[in-house]
Amino acid sequence: MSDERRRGGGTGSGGSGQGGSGQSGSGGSGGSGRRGHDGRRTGGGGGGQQRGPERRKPATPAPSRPGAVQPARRVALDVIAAVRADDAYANLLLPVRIADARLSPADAGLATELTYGTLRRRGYYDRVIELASGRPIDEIDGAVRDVLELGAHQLLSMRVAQHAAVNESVELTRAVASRSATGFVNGVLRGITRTPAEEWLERVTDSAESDDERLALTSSHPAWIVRAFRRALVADGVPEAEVPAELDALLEADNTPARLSLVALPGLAAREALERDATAAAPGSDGSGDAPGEHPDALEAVLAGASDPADDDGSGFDAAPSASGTAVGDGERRVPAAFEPAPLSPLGLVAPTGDPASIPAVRAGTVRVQDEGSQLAALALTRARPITAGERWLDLCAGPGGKTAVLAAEAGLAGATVIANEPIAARAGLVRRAVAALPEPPVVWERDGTRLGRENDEGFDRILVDAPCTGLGALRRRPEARWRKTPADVAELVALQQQLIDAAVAALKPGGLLAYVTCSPHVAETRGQVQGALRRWPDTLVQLPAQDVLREITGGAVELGADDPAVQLWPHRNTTDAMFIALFEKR
Ligand SMILES: C[S@@+](CC[C@H](N)C(=O)[O-])C[C@H]1O[C@@H](n2cnc3c(N)ncnc32)[C@H](O)[C@@H]1O
Repeated sequence: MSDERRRGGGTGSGGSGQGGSGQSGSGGSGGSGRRGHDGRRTGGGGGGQQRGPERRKPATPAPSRPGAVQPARRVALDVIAAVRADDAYANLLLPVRIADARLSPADAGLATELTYGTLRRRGYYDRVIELASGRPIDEIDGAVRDVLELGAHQLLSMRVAQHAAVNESVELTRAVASRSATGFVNGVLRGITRTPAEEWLERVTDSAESDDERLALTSSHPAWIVRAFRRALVADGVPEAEVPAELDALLEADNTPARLSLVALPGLAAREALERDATAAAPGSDGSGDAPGEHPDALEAVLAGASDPADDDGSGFDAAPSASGTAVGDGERRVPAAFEPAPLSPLGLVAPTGDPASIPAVRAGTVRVQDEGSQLAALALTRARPITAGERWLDLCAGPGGKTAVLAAEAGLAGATVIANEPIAARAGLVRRAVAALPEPPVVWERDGTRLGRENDEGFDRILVDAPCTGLGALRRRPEARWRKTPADVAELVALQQQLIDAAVAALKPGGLLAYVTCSPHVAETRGQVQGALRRWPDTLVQLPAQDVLREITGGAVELGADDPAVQLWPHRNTTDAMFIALFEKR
């Protein structure tokens, strides 16, 4: 994908009003097709075959009536269309579109709920649309499908008045598709209103041909991810009888926005001070509702055109609506209401919602947005044993730098030094920004980590391999990510992860510590990699009890699964991303 697309420019499928996206039907909006529930591409051009009214569309779309559509809905549709047609990242594009449209905080919250809710639950809505229209979803034009999904979300999951949801959807259709499609949209959405939401759930459930398909549809996840989660829960020691309930809870957690989670970098910020600051500031804020994802680095990523900034970065960046603020630069930022100490991380703070950029320490870089699971992963390496002054550490896969900042802050207090490595230049830039507030920021290399072993034979005392992964553990933060991943991604990433582990083993001093971390619970990326590493390095690697280390760090508060040295965290159990953490020592 080009940088331009990633930034959200030239999406061609929403634009700011009537123009660009009018070409529904076979042209669609950008032509990259879309993926079905299983992640496969299902028809190019966002259109697929046309039937009924779609086939009779006029050459030029009917103009939309200016002001007919609420701006929040227009923004949401624009982002949803760009995600479909251009593989845009909703969490990066949405704040930009909100700022462009100068939405008020309330409208920004609405746009966020509309966008993220629709993207998350689109698997379920698509089946409802199929049942209501009698037409396979892939045969509905992409732009029309976007409007229908957005309308279905309002009708089935939000307390939006039915007439408003239907009428505005018709107006949106007028703006982005053919005149004849308006009748189709009106008919389908009115059909949806005639059946109560609970009955739709029953109808969708009844339409499934297997238990996995039922779960996939009702939880709005691809079936292969449902199966991967089930296997991961079993591997994490969940008894067979409890797996269905745990799986339901996990899938539900993926559909629930994460809280705002911050880390106070040790030596640079005290979380107690932040609690006081936020409490003092809170009365002026409404602190309620969802708001678009904004993280200073995420925005920076948009500007830098960083590769996959919102994808499998495992950084704990919060793309979740609750985790951050209102329109960028609108001068009305929402201060997070009432921080509390995070339940697990000694460095962490959580708030239900709010804009982190409203906090001076966040702007200064001494406090950062970071999932608690990511904090614990970094601390597992720094606190597995006492630090000796002069130690050299390597963060092998550092971009965008969330864990590097924690490592470097901890290292700085104890007289150790950190080198961060990130081969993608734009992401290496983000690492530099992430550590800029530190008195002695780490050096950042831009090298292929798989080659660093040979180049730095036994040069480091501690190495973090926070490996590129599917990111299946952070789906709650990335509403569209579940529809983009495929099983083929797993195979490709597993091979790379293995190479990175081997490079790290080579680069580690004898007696050195290695932390292998993923933000995915997929067994092939987690316990499978641990077993593989121990098989390949039987006389070299010893696995350490990461579970004990985490119990120590969290004061016993962390709830863990399998009786196993490695740690698997879960959103439904630990309210963290599903981070996996394994620790090794080199003999
Ligand atoms: C899971 S992310 C790391 C997240 C980061 N540790 C943080 O907390 O912000 C994995 C990173 O590995 C990088 N990567 C991909 N291929 C790599 C390679 N061959 N060597 C080193 N890093 C690589 C990706 O660009 C990505 O930035």
